[in-house]
Amino acid sequence: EDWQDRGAAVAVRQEVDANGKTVARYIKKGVRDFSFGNTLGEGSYSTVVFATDRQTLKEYAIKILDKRHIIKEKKVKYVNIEKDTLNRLTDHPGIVRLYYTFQDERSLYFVLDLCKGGELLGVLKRMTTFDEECTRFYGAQILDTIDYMHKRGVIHRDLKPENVLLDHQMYVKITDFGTAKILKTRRPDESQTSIPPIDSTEIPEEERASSFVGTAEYVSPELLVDKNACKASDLWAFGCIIYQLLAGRPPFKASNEYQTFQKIVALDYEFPIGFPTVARDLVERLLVLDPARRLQIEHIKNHEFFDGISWGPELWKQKAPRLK
Ligand SMILES: O=C(O)C[C@H](Cc1nc2cc(Cl)cc(Cl)c2[nH]1)c1ccc(Cl)cc1
Repeated sequence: EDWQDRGAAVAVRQEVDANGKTVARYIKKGVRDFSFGNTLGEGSYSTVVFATDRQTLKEYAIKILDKRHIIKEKKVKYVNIEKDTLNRLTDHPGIVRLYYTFQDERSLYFVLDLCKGGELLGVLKRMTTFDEECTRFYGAQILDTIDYMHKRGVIHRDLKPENVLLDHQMYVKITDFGTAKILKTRRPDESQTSIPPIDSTEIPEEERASSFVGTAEYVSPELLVDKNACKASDLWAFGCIIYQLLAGRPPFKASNEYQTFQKIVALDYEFPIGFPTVARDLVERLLVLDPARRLQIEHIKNHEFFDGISWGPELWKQKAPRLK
């Protein structure tokens, strides 16, 4: 048994050993502890399956990855990043929760929250567009979750409506952290050079994310121009999501990826007639080419579009607005 994987052994049982000493026994879950049901989704590197814990009858979504495929496609790094990131982002309602990880000879298993509301993209497609009240609520829950991630030094890098799941209360659960970037925390004693880096070569490796590119429609210009993603890159994607909820389509969409990229770097998009004015002001302050001039989270929270939202625990207690 691989006992090192403490991150997954969340279940602990008290036992008395041979000398009468009380010891903590970590319970490692395995395939045999679950009964598997229908397939919920297929990714290029994973299959998500409905499963029930045989002892507790609790329901989960289990993400299964084929080891050979992961190795062949050189995705081992991404799988371990997903595990490490999810093990780091454990106490926020807007992050899909990782309960256990385990493996057998063929596969790797992530035991995750079951999100019965499906993907935000699917809900949006059925609605065509969201009204302002729904956009405000879902935008606020997504932003609150991005704030939590960034405060823990995690950049998602592939935020999009497919990666925003909804649980049984129709609350947001952000998923798919395989392409996240964990910023190494600077040692407090390290003298912070006050002079900003001249170009990306001067940005320390941990700040400069590798050459991963997200999904075309939501990729930030800085990622296309000089290969670095930063926290502001998630806020560019956030701006695209707000636009898409109200307009029913993303701001930058062309017939192929290359043309989509050209529209992004040229900031070539327009608002449909009737796009709400206050929301338009917010989107215009997020879809800014220079990441340093893009609205930051605190300013977004204070933007007029979010008037009426009480940030913090209240946001995760109120009823989700009926999707109309
Ligand atoms: O047990 C742990 O915590 C660490 C392992 C690390 C790990 N073992 C692997 C074996 C293979 Cl073949 C591929 C990957 Cl990506 C692998 N990642 C692991 C197991 C399961 C899951 Cl879902 C992720 C990582």
